[in-house]
Amino acid sequence: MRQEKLKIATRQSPLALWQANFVKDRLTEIYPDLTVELVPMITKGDVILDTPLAKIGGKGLFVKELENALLNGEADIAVHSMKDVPMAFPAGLGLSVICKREDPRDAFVSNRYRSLHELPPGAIVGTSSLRRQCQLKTLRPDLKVQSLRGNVGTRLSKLDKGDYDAVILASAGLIRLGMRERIASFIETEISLPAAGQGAVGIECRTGDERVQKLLAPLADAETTACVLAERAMNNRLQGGCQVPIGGYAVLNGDELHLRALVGALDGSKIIRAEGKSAVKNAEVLGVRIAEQLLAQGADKILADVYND
Ligand SMILES: NCc1[nH]cc(CCC(=O)O)c1CC(=O)O
Repeated sequence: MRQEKLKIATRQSPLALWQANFVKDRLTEIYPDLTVELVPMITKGDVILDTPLAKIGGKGLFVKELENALLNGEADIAVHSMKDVPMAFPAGLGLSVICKREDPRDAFVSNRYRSLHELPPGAIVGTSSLRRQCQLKTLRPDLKVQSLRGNVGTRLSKLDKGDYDAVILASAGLIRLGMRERIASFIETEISLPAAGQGAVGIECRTGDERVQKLLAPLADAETTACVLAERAMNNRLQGGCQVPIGGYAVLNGDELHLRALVGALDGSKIIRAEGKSAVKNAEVLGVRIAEQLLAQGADKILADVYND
């Protein structure tokens, strides 16, 4: 019998490799006879490191090369952080499964202070996320927010060099990389609403590839899928790429989804919030409805200002 094979296209950052290996391990656990191979690649987002992502403006900066590999058959699946995955897929590709979410919260990381509240007036906080920036500025208008890019290790070494008093990162990335002890405190979602899809890993593949889709099916997590679908529908209705001051986070209570979302002005001068509930099966309808509530309150004006800036 011919040995079954599956190739995973992945970025080469430690976190991307962790996620690809996580999927590989799950698959080989379920299918001991399957040979799973990683195909490491470099994306545009990995190369341009000194420009805030919002200014580069490319949607899917971290996924395009991986998608090309799927389309030309160099690989069968691509493993992504859901937060970096655009809504629209190229013809012939689609999201196949969303795996169980890691802690969705943002993490406060500092060598000197235990929490945002402990930071002295005027402290320098590193983040390149517009979403984190606007929420930080709302809570603490005195803080100086400075750009911070690079993969998780690079960001931590910039903190350790003393360039910042604290940095904000996704908890999920730190936990997955075995660096949970670097988290001084978890920032509750009431203070910093996460990005749509934060903490969840998704797998993209060719829409017509039934063999691969069948292999992937057991990796799907129903609860995470419902939550992330609602969050992404909200983001999509706002035309938000991944680099916008939009937060969205859903939880499931029994059969009821609860979605909270916000759009913020970068200087923290204004944050628009909306929330709502629905049955799980209406996850995407809920996302659109919450987005429309944000728009009705003037979210479009704030987002237009961000894009024109
Ligand atoms: N934008 C980069 C990115 N994409 C996914 C994660 C972390 C892990 C996750 O959210 O799944 C990060 C780093 C960060 O925001 O600190």
